[in-house]
Amino acid sequence: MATALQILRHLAQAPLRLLLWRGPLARLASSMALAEQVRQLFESTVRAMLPGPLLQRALSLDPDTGQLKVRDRSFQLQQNLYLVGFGKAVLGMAAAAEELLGQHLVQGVISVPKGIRAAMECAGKQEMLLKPHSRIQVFEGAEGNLPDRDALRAALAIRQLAEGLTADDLLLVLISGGGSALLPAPIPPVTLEEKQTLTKLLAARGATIQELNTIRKALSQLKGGGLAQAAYPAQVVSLILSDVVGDPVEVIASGPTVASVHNVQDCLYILNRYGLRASLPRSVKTVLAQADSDPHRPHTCGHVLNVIIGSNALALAEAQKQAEALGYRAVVLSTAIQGDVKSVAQFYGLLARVAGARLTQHGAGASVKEDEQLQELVAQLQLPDLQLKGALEAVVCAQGPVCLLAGGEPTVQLEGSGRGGRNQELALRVGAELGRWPLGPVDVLFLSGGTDGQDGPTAAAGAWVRPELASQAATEGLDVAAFLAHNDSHTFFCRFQGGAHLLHTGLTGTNVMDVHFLFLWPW
Ligand SMILES: Nc1ncnc2c1ncn2[C@@H]1O[C@H](COP(=O)(O)OP(=O)(O)OP(=O)(O)O)[C@@H](O)[C@H]1O
Ligand SMILES: O=C(O)[C@H](O)CO
Repeated sequence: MATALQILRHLAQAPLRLLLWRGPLARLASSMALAEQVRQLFESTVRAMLPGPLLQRALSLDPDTGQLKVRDRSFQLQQNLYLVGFGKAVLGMAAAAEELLGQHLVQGVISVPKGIRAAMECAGKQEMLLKPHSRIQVFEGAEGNLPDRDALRAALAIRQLAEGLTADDLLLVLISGGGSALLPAPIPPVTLEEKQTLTKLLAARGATIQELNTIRKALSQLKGGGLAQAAYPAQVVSLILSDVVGDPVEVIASGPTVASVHNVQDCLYILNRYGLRASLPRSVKTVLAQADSDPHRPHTCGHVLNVIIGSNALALAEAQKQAEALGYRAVVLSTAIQGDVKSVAQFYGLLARVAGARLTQHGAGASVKEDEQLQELVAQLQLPDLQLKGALEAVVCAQGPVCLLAGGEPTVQLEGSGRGGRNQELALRVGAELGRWPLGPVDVLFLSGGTDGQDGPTAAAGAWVRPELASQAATEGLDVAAFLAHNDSHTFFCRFQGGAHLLHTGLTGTNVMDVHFLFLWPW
């Protein structure tokens, strides 16, 4: 078994044309090697988004002069560098930053999720850990992605460090998703508990991350530019790993180094929308009432350079490059896939059918009706950057294997009490969609994976499926529809073919949302 796996891994790296064998047995072996190739592509895409390579790409230090270049800006380092950070991927970012700039680093404070050091140690990811004599102090907190006392202590230590800086100093701010919960500093008299309750209520009632973070900013000393203001007159460089569609710097981790443009009316509108205005605690009303007139609120962030160093778009560009090197015609469809997972799954199912028909120009392929259905679904999903026309044109010209790439974060409305995550649920749903019609002379594989390596509350990153999924599952006594009805995709994939379709990377140390790969191999 182990030898077979090794052979498969080697085969997966072979040029694509060598993997497209004919004949039933050869096709089975070919199909396994291709699946392994796709799994490896997912892993190497994630590797390209790890903090180490991203920081090395974003920063360049001249060791002789101490000149630090970030984009087109230069900063003089001479024992004047300070570092703060908050977010799920910040431990590895801080380790990479200290590795690169350690000799100039005076002091640092970071706020990272509870248990992350032990998890990284356990996974043998030494590059994600700080060295024993690091100058960076680590706080762990925000269990369950909610602000808590530990995160509050971290936020106060970060504020204190920032407030002590002078015009000669440079503050490096490391930001990634999950940063909002890890940097709570409510404006008095709002208490941590009040902020926690309001955040939970807004999230439970379906507020978007833009809405949630607008409220968080209005109630925080550090969000919405507050951290940048605390650090003034020091120069501030923020290196940001984006976990929000479109990479809006003012939304990611609630933009602590971006001046907030929202006013009280925006906040009241949001609170009203989710039925929370009438029951607001007095403290929240007080802070909101002061917000517009408060002379201490930041108005400019001219001393700040905000740089996105990692994003879903960069991850997909990397996947595209790697897929093309393997011999695929690879096209990025969208980096903003959002919406209900059921509609997103229908979209990929129809897309596979329409693209498959164009690729093979097969008479039994998609009909005009399915083309129209796909267009309707696209309109309903409102995917602002979708390159559908271009992708389908590329498919027609491809004359060989095709890989359609997309990313974002669909949503799952939980109806059952099963175990799963949005990637495994999407994959399972797409598997079911693909099995609904004959696809013509084309092999299809769909993969959905979370770049953070943890899909919902499970140990898997995601899963991959083929059109035979439902029929093969039935031979094992597994009913796909029943698992879907209970949001039990993880249990399904653990049982199906002994878990062979699950993606297992372990916590990766990065987070640039999810990636979706749709592969089509014409026979
Ligand atoms: N049984 C389930 N089946 C499908 N999805 C689930 C299930 N349980 C939880 N989820 C989904 O998992 C998500 C929460 O998991 P996760 O922490 O990976 O996402 P997140 O909070 O968006 O964090 P990140 O952006 O870091 O991935 C929610 O979107 C939730 O709907
Ligand atoms: O921390 C947050 O606010 C979210 O992860 C979005 O960046």
